[in-house]
Amino acid sequence: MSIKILHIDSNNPILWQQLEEAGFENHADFKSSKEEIENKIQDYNGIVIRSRFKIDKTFLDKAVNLQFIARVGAGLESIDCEYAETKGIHLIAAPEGNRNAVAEHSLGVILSLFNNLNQADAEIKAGHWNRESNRGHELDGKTVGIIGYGNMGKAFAKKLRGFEVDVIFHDILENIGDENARQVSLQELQQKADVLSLHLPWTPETDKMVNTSFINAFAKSFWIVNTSRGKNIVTADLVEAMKSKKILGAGLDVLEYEKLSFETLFQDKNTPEAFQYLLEAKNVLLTPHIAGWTFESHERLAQVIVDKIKAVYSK
Ligand SMILES: NC(=O)C1=CN([C@@H]2O[C@H](COP(=O)(O)OP(=O)(O)OC[C@H]3O[C@@H](n4cnc5c(N)ncnc54)[C@H](OP(=O)(O)O)[C@@H]3O)[C@@H](O)[C@H]2O)C=CC1
Ligand SMILES: O=C(O)C(=O)CO
Repeated sequence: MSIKILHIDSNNPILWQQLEEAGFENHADFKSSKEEIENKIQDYNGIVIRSRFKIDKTFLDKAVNLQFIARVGAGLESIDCEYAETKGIHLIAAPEGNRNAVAEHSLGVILSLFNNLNQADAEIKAGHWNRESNRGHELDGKTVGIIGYGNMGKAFAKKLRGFEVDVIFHDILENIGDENARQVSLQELQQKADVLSLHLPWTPETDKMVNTSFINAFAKSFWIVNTSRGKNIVTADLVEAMKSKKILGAGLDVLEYEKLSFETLFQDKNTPEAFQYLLEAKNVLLTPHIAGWTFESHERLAQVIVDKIKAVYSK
């Protein structure tokens, strides 16, 4: 009997093609609401998702024939993983597909912030030749602190190898240091880091982790890069720290406000004060959740998902 897979988001075409070639039965529904999909999910053995909606208990209770959930990405916070596992459903993610993209993006953001690239570019295009206010910093001799040393954190540390920097990291898992970074306590990281790069999942423990008391525990003023999840930072606290120069610059690929409609967010009365600050500050680099979003990762993510789905059925 063929294995029926429902795709609810569009992906690189190789995902569909290779599953078809391997004998899986593909079905697409990119439009129906979560409720509509819930009402037919009993007909499928697998679902391939990006981020369209949450796969919660209600959904899983209706998915009586589901054998796997494949997320074409790394983070699984939109899936009730614990509950899915109680039902014996395989959870598939593809961090191998976008970790290089996230690592290169993080490095690019740091180099851009250190050298005021976005600011200098905007100024020169507006007709201003400002050299002194765009004097930069060098990474050489700095300490880069990574929090979360999994796929993304490790890939980022590897990219830093060519720089004369001390790379340290903090993670809840113990003894996971490697040749690219030294594991330290959170306190030591806060004592030493000049740059903080977040590579954590979003969980109840990491939610709002970067708040005023967390920031004030840093011994030095520092730069921050967040490619993890927006809600790991309290934006209002970050902005206060930028105003007092405790934070020297911020590169934010993910935003606390990300799931709000941008049209709504940009209406005067709806724009949170902290967001308005981020929009105007020259030492803030904002990107629309694109750290892992490259042409190369688009294909690699699809390939990883295909390989992992096949592996489920080859056991
Ligand atoms: N902006 C973008 O385009 C992208 C963003 N991401 C984000 O990056 C995140 C990280 O991805 P990935 O590296 O694959 O995840 P991993 O699970 O491989 O690594 C995260 C690490 O952080 C650890 N951790 C969890 N909670 C804490 C905590 N409270 N304090 C310290 N360490 C903690 C984890 O430990 P444990 O395993 O025990 O939980 C794990 O070792 C994703 O969840 C996603 O949010 C990923 C890809 C693209
Ligand atoms: O892979 C992830 O978790 C991302 O954030 C990009 O989808």
